[in-house]
Amino acid sequence: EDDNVLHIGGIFPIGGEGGWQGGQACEPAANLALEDVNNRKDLLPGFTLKLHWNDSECEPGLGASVMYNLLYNKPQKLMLLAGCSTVCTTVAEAAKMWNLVVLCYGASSPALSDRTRFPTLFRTHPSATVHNPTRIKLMEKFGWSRVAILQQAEEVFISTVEDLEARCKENQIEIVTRQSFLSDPSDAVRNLVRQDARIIVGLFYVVAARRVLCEIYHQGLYGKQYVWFFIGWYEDNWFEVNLEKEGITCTHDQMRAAAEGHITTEALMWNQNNQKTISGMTSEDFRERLNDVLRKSNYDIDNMRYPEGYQEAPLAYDAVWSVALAFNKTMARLQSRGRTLKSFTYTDKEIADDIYSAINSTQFLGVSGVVAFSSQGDRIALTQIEQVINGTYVKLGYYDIQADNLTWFNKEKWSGGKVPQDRTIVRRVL
Ligand SMILES: CC1(C)CO[C@@H](CC(=O)O)CN1
Repeated sequence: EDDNVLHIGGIFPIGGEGGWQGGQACEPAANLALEDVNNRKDLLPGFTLKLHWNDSECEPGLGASVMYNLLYNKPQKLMLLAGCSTVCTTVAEAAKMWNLVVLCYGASSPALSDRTRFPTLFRTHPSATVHNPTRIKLMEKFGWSRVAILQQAEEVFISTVEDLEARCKENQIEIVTRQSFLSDPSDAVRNLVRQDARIIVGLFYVVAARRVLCEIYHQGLYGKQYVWFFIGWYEDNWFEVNLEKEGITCTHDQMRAAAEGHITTEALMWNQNNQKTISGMTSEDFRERLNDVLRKSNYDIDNMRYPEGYQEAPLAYDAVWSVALAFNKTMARLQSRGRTLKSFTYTDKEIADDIYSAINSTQFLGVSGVVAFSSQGDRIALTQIEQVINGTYVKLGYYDIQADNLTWFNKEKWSGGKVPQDRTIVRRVL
């Protein structure tokens, strides 16, 4: 019987090329969470949470038509889950017309931190700007106050750089030059050499990163006098794969030489300690369960053949928990007014506001870490810092931005035996 089912809509990027097909692991993760919350007697007693979803292929147009089909077909949905930044942007901009909260588990674009355009948006995926306070913290730690920026001309990197520039100004860090490129980085790298850039923040997708690395090898912008900041969510051996396929002229050894010593920052998406989370599982328990589900859909997990979105799977799992907890809170409030979530309609602003404030006050330990949202609906997250030492990534530390607390393991290595300078030191011979 339908009157004890609470329905939500979901949009997952599964098929198609280009963008992020993270729904491949995120949809199974969301399903695990539905199973778990529906097995909890203390959550939404007497009700079952049901997810109706379809594939967006990370295409905003297809995502919009999936949303319309979810909204114009019964049963009535209470909120929407979405993935890619482009789809989340389209869905979140429209959803307010149906008084629906949108919860994005795979959207990193800084443009989404905008309550004017997206009044009902929340995301368990941190914004790409979450790297910036960490980059500033490291510059201060190593005494670098003169840095350069090299970025690919993509919306997500353009808005991330704008945030980074503002933070550099606030912290008296000079940006000696900001170079951008579409697909060929050679001119941009030449300008970095000309400006004697030493500490460079690089923002690009992984294919462009391989082209940058080979270019900095050819132009000698690597080694003991330089420090590169790269994005940390590329696959671990990213600088040694696909060289022939992508027309990279450098050898493996040259790529390794150029990559040696670079620093990466990334948002933590898997809870790091062995604490039991709200589901009763640790994040490693969750990994085991997810791996079992993925093996059953023929992913060769034991040979590291992961579906796309594996890294972000905890964000989708925790998104469903956020919904269940918010609905649970809202149910209790409505009952005191003699109403239930079943009476929600797309024109019911009052219940929509109840759901919004319940989501807004989310705070629990999930498999992706503490789940809480900023006033813009952004995920509050820890970041992780690594460095390539002898060709492999070594964890250097973690940064808690809210607490301004840097946990440091003192593992960093500088090939010149000391921290590289951010400029040429002119010694005055007296
Ligand atoms: C860390 C990454 C790969 C950043 O892009 C996200 C996808 C998007 O923002 O569209 C998924 N997670």
